[in-house]
Amino acid sequence: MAHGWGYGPGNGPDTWGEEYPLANGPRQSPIDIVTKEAQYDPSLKRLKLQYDPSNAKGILNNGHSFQVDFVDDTDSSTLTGGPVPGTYRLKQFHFHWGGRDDRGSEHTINGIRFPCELHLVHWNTKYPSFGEAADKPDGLAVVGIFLKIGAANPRLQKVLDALDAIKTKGKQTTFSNFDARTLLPASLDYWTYEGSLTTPPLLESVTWIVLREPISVSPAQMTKFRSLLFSGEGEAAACMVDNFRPPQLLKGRRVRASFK
Ligand SMILES: COc1ccc(C[C@@]2(O)NC(=S)NC2=O)c(OC)c1
Ligand SMILES: [Zn+2]
Repeated sequence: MAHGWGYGPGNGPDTWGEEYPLANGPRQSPIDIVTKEAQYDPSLKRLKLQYDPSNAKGILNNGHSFQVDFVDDTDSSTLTGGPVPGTYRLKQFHFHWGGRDDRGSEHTINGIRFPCELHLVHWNTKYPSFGEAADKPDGLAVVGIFLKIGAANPRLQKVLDALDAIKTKGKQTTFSNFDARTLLPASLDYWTYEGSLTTPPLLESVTWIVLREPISVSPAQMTKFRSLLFSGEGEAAACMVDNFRPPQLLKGRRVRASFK
């Protein structure tokens, strides 16, 4: 049976190019953000994130990460401003993390890795749906937020408490009335560049908006992330850890900063 892509030795990021040639494309993600080379752009607008808690729908273990999905049939949870024109709707958020606290994030800052990275995924409403937007060069806008080890983050707890119900691949449960704004740091200063999805199909459709300020996560909360499994019920247990793609070549792209 052909085993799909994953993060293991036989199917990890270094093998993805065999089946997904975009892996070697001109605008791949993540990247290492070299802060001294990021150019302050005074024309960049303030990022505006307006989320309606009632849009939260469910939480799913998709076998690569877990995601919280949102109802996206109206403009009630949106991203506007920032580096993008128009209105983008919140579709889902998910995380990437490591087996130990010295790794886990996808983007890095001056070569520094964080233990975890949150992705808030939004799609451009100039297209009729997420599916239609997902392969367009201006189709998606993803806000990346680093998590750094510190005090326990109470705002993560409702998400982490739901993980026991979705331990194995394919499991999902309802997840309602969640305010994703509570996951944001105080400052919305950001770096932005043109990139891609960070898993197959690696579509080059993402305007990345990586926040400078991390949010906190405790070691015990990181242990909770690591309690999930890549594997399905009844399969040999494979711990869901190290589900991150390493930084990719910049290939001449510019990284802009919204702050001096
Ligand atoms: C076909 O549409 C897809 C497929 C995969 C992902 C997940 C991911 O690859 N993208 C980011 S960002 N992080 C990831 O892990 C996706 O997210 C928007 C959309
Ligand atoms: Zn992601």
